[in-house]
Amino acid sequence: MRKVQPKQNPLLKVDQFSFAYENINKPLFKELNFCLYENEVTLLLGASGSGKSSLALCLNGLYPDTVEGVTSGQIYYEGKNISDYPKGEVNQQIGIVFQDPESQFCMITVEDELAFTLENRKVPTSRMSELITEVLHLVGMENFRTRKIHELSGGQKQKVALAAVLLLEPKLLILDEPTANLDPYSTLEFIKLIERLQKKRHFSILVIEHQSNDWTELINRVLVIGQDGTIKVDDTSDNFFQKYQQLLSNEGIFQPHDVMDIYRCQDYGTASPSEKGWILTIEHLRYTRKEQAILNNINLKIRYGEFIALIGENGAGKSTLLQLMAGLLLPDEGEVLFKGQSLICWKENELRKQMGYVFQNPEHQFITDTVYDELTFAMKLNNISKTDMKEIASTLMTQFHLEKHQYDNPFSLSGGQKRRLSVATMLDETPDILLFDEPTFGQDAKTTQELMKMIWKLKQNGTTIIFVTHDMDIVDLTDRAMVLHNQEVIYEGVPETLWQQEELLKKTRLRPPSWIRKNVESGVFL
Ligand SMILES: Nc1ncnc2c1ncn2[C@@H]1O[C@H](COP(=O)(O)OP(=O)(O)OP(=O)(O)O)[C@@H](O)[C@H]1O
Ligand SMILES: Nc1ncnc2c1ncn2[C@@H]1O[C@H](COP(=O)(O)OP(=O)(O)OP(=O)(O)O)[C@@H](O)[C@H]1O
Repeated sequence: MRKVQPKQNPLLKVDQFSFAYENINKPLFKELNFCLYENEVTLLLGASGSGKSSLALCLNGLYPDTVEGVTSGQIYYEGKNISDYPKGEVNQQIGIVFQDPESQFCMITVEDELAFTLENRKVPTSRMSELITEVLHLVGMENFRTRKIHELSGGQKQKVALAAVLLLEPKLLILDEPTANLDPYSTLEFIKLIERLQKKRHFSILVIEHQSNDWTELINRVLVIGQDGTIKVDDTSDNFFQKYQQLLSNEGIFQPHDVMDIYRCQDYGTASPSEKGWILTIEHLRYTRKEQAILNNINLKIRYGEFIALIGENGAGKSTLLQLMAGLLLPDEGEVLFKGQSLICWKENELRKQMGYVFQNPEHQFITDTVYDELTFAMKLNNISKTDMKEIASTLMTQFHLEKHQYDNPFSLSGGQKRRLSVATMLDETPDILLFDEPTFGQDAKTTQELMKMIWKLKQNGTTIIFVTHDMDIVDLTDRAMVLHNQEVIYEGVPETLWQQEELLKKTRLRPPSWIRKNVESGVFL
């Protein structure tokens, strides 16, 4: 980890600060006391749902003004109580890259979004174009300037969100799981970019990440927020992970390089794909958007019971292909056969019973007002008895640690909880095939492990599973990886062979899993 610096002035001082959402009688966090210092990089760790994102929103003054919540205690920014600043001023100096970048955008196109930020900073119009060009270059999005934001891939949106916050030139930059949707190479580039900018501009950073491996060189200090809403640790980064190993494990927090152990330490057992043949076949598929080919000449066959990883760089077309596999999009040419029959011949309700789909953004999936209704929605349509419905929903809520949130609105859940709910809604009955778009992002160590155990159980019972993921440690557990690049599948085979293909990994912006990276001399792989 980075050398600890001599203490600077506190930029932000949190003094006996407590916060509660108004509809919940228990405070989320209680009497917090800590400081964020000038020119320091602080890592905030905590289990999913412990309150990290809510705390970030309190620190930059958006809460409690924009939410029904109650606070006590004070937060001082540069020595002055943040509630004494004129409205909007603190949000400009403490910039946040939100966990869900979509929640951050106000305008339609990339360029307008960035210009809007500059307008808020009162930058003269004559300088805007140059600043936008510069920041888009920094985040590698120069070719997307005139694009509509809602037409970008998940990772591309995240890069635009960062660009907008960088234009604010904040004194404190809060990054809430900023790399969750980035491909492995972009994640490293992002961290290197932040490191370069921080050295140049000397701003302070608070970074919230579940898997902090790649950040360790940059971190000066670490805060741990416990599941009971108190600060468990506020310490320098020296030997941090060795020193607090037991506490981190009790709190369910990932520790560097334990990712593989988390996935592997359980006895998942083995489950081989069945010999029944192909559950899904794709023939000569072509898909275009606005006359631009996104996918071309895709031919794939997936066996009953196979566990497949669909991988590739941001914007490669993974989500698009997954939606084509599910019949949510229709190809321009070619076809997708499910159990030997073209998707267009399937009755919609029959298809949905046999095929589960988890969207990249869980919010795109929610249609009811409570967690319970969300879990039982499909069961009601399928005329499951009330008693069975209750029992299944209750088991799912326990398995996915949502039991305390039965009556909560799905949109008010934490990022990780939303993701778990979106997965749970697909497991009310066991479909024959499950298509997941990034099912594990935003989870802590404990919930990731539990989720993987559940996936494995489904696989053992014969369910075919397809994962779109940027997590190479998960790819390593699958039967087969398929790599998308330049509109085509350029690799299809077991992960072990993929990891040996250095050139292909570089070209497709992938990295080998952590156990290989740990064993390889530094510098061989990015
Ligand atoms: N509605 C849309 N209209 C036009 N282009 C789109 C639309 N949605 C996505 N695209 C473009 O299609 C390409 C593939 O997008 P897709 O979301 O499938 O990529 P992805 O591989 O899942 O990316 P990521 O890893 O960033 O989530 C991207 O270049 C994206 O900009
Ligand atoms: N607007 C809201 N109204 C009521 N409760 C909320 C609201 N937003 C968040 N919560 C609750 O506050 C708790 C903490 O959520 P928060 O998003 O701060 O957690 P987190 O530590 O960032 O989690 P994750 O790692 O999963 O993103 C959760 O139990 C969540 O359900």
